Amino acid sequence: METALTIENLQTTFRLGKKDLTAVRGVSLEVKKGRTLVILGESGSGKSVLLKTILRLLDEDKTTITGKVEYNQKNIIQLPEQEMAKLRGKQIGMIYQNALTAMDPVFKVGHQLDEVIEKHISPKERKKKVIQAFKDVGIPSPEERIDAYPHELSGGMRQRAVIAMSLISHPDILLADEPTTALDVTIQSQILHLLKKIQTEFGTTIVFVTHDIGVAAALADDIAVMYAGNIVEYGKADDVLYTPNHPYTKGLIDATPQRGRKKQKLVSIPGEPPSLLRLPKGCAFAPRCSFATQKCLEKAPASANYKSNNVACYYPLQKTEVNTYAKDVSL
Ligand SMILES: Nc1ncnc2c1ncn2[C@@H]1O[C@H](COP(=O)(O)OP(=O)(O)OP(=O)(O)O)[C@@H](O)[C@H]1O
Repeated sequence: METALTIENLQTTFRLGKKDLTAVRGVSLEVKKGRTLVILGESGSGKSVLLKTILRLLDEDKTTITGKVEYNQKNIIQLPEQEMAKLRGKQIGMIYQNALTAMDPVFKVGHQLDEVIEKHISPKERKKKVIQAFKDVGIPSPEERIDAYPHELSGGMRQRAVIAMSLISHPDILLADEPTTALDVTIQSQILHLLKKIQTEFGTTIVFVTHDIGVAAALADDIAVMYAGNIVEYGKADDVLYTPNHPYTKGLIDATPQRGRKKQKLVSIPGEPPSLLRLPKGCAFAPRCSFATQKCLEKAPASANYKSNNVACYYPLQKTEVNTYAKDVSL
């Protein structure tokens, strides 16, 4: 399987006055071409910062980034900004969480899509492209909708317009930061369908960030579970969800209610995720883990291949009985 992005030991640290906060702590991942990788993690685990690091959207004066993000044989972390600007939005696109803030309220949506198209194309061709982009994402009557202002579109249509904006230049890779969180379940399902359709049509590689296991189950080919800035487990979606090897992944699944199941025993993970400003010395999950030993408290385990998954744990689970997770949204 070809690789679209290779991430190696990526680390992102914010310089906050006297303190440093490392939000991405040595992430290594392979993003496979034409597949959907879902990064699953609770709020604050560093998912958004990881995407922003890949696209170099963070204020470089206040951030230190080390490690590697290899795209087309280049480490894009070290590309001069000029070259990065050519990549951004064109070869690697991004869909943001909130469609309202992703669009400028004072300009018509068609105009905002037009802004993304390369300047040398004629106005007539540009209009055709904008209309086609609206069609691609299933916006009805695109000829009329291009003249709407963002607030005149419904939440679902607005999110489609944002997707159209990030797809208009047919990027190889689409980074999506919880783009369906603010939408109701029916619209959420339509948008996820749409992403899958786009992937099939254009062969786009998708990296999708979410805290929602149901969404991950519906959409992912591969899943990386993120905890306190680290990837603790990574593998094919079914392997991660049905036979998790990391105690945190299993905890997350067992604590998640499933729609439509009445008698489900929910077991929540004790304690809370650690503050990134006060991380424990060893494994960040150890203080909450019922399998932890002294070794876990002293030194964080490296990620290693175990059965079908990559797991950062000294004691990967052998036989897992999870609350088998049904897909919330079927695609
Ligand atoms: N620009 C910034 N400056 C300083 N700290 C930041 C900045 N952006 C994010 N952080 C911190 O980095 C950590 C990870 O945040 P991030 O937004 O990536 O989490 P997340 O997993 O995406 O959660 P959520 O789903 O709530 O957005 C948090 O502790 C957050 O406060």
